[in-house]
Amino acid sequence: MTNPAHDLIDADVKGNDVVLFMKGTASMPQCGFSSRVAGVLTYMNVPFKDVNVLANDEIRQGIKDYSDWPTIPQMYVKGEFVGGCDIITEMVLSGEMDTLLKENGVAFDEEAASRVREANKQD
Ligand SMILES: N[C@@H](CCC(=O)N[C@@H](CS)C(=O)NCC(=O)O)C(=O)O
Repeated sequence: MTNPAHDLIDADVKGNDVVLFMKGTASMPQCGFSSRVAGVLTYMNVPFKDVNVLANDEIRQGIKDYSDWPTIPQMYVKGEFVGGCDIITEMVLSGEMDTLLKENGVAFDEEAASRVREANKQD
């Protein structure tokens, strides 16, 4: 049986290096978690496709089934699920996100990523 939502999600995930399924858009997020992730990726100059799940209930449910992850936002890099807001925040602050992006050939602003880490240092 075909599943149009699954096919649309699959095309976005496989057709873009970085995809963020979020509530709202990168320029107008409609949830704090989505806003946080879109904001840090934008600040780091990571090119990504934003998919607004609030525009389509089937995508909103479909992305949870696709990843087997219950919440939004959800980030994918080169077809692989990376995580939601908590995981992405942790990866940015630890430098793991830099490594993942570099390993996957995704260009971004490394100095901006360092600034994020510097600004969030806790001693
Ligand atoms: N701890 C989560 C926070 C995200 C979250 O709790 N999202 C909720 C509220 S925006 C959600 O997607 N709920 C299901 C829904 O609204 O469809 C993360 O790390 O991403």
